[in-house]
Amino acid sequence: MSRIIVTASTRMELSELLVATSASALPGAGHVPLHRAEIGGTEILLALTGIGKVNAASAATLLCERYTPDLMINTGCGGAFTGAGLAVGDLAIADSECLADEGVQTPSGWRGLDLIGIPVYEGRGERLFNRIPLDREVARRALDCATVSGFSAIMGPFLTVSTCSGTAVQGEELLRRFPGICENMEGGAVAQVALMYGIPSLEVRGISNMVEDRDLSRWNLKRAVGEVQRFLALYLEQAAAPHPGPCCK
Ligand SMILES: O=C(O)c1cccc(C(=O)CC[C@H]2O[C@@H](n3cnc4c(=O)[nH]cnc43)[C@H](O)[C@@H]2O)c1
Repeated sequence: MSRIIVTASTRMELSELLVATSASALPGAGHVPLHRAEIGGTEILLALTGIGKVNAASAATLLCERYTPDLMINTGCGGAFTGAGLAVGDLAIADSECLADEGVQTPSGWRGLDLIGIPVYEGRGERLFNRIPLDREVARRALDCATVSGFSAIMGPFLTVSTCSGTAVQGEELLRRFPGICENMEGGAVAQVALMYGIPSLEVRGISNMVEDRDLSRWNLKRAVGEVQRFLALYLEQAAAPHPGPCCK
């Protein structure tokens, strides 16, 4: 039986998927609250990681070790960078992730881990400093699936940060470091762990806010998590079907 694991940092980012897949609690995953569903002979595990890179990496490691999934999907909400073509309620699909605040603050500005010369990952002929590649084919198929299903979605590079950017100036600073369409706090960690285990991974987020001067009245978490879970319910149905639909061809 093939197995897909979906991770999110908070309960609200999984709650609609739990209902849509009729998932039931699965004990035995240590500190990671886990639910299990089955769609067309594929096992779907839905895991709550907690916020931030440490929680996400710890949960992803436990899940890869214990359940060896065929695909890891990281989901939730995220902030869109101005000019990326995204609005609140849209979907963002990652073609790569980036640990965007791991580096060095020098007198002449911020520099990435390449300045230190110590990669976060070394293997399979690659030395990765900040940028973590994701499976582009899986991402492209997810984008096609979203687009044909009527979602407003864009694919591009994601940035993972420890400090949520609450100013437009900080957003501009991050974009000077790396290209990006969407900011979040867990994706780079899940992508790095999946890469270490050789497991393909996909990251899809609903846009809850723009990366701008913090104004919670302009955020819409409910809409963002609603849209992305509605999409993932459809994606999982197609990915798990005995004769995979357009998401998976
Ligand atoms: O600033 C607040 O008061 C506030 C209230 C509710 C939620 C938040 C979040 O920052 C949610 C963090 C959560 O969602 C992801 N996320 C969503 N938007 C962003 C963002 O602009 N930058 C970074 N992360 C974001 C993140 O992955 C967390 O899991 C704040």
